[in-house]
Amino acid sequence: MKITKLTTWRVPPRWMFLKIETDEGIVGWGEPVIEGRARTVEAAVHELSGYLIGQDPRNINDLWQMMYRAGFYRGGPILMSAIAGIDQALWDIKGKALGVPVYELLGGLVREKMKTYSWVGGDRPADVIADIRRLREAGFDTFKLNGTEELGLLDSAAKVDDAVGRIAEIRAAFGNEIEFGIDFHGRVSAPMARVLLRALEPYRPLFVEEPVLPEQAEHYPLLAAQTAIPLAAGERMYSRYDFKRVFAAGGIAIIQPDLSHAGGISECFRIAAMAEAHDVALAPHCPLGPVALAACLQVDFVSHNAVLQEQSMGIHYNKDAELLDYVKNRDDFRIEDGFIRPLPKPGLGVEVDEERVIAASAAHAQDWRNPVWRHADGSVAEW
Ligand SMILES: O=C(O)C(=O)C[C@@H](O)[C@H](O)CO
Ligand SMILES: [Mg+2]
Repeated sequence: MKITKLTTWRVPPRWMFLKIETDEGIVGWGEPVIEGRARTVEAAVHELSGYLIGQDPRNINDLWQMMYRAGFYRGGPILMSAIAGIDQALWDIKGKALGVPVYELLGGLVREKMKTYSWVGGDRPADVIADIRRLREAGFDTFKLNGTEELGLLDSAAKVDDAVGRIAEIRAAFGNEIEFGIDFHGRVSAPMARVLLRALEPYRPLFVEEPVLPEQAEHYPLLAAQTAIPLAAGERMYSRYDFKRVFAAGGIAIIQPDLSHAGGISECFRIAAMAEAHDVALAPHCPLGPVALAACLQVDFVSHNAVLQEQSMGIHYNKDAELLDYVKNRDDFRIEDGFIRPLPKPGLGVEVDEERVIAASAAHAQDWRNPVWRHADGSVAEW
């Protein structure tokens, strides 16, 4: 079997789909994208296609190493997202060629169902109580919200009280009937993370995510030493080589690699195993589309330390398109009481509605960009 063509489509809300075709008619789908830099990743995918055309798509390990090591400069969000989407499509092809889901190729299921969680609130987490009530009626009991709005390197007691007050309201309204993660989203400096973690302790969040920016990772063990709140990170780490330093330093209890940013199924499967060796839980990051989610689930169902799966149904980014809008086998993605079952179809288990993808891409008005926030003094704030 030989790879004959790679085609990419940028589509609303902010995703990109990759289709890899072969000379035997089997096609694979991937979702290579960095939110806000879709065109850059698209260029990287087509640059890498030179290593792929004419090659056997079933030789995933060798193609992965070729894509990673053939370039003198490697790693980082753009290249690893391009490799991720290509890797997803290669696994999709291999599974379809053998007539089995990818999780069978990775050794089979370790669980019958996977716990998922839903976002509440938005970029500016205002009234999350109503969101939680609505999603609880849909069967969810685990949620995630942003912890703060803009926050200065050193900020006020009022800002801290605002952030903590929102969490206190959630606990007051729902007690311990729900769990929730708080995403600091890299908005919080190391000094303010110490202040916030201490103030949030009494409300026992399930985790605090990206407690500081990934470039401040040396603070993870220091922050973990002062709090019982499990710390989570990973969406802005892109390979085993990024994660190995975090495992060695300690402090992170939950890793959140993104299957569309960290080298795909091949790399995230290896990262998950590294995490298990350090008694670290796996909770793949996935605010993206259905192919990315399908890739996450293939790793979740073969990883003993997988505990939670993010999915983007109803997320505040999904304007103009929702999680399953480009999917034909929507029933396979049904979430019951917050749990999702293994995707039954061969490959990644997602049947992409190609016509809908092409139409949406053609009508695609503008590229998604995250907002640029500024502090009151006019300086750039972390979004
Ligand atoms: O889902 C999360 O945990 C996020 O922090 C959302 C963020 O990753 C955006 O997708 C960036 O555009
Ligand atoms: Mg996050």
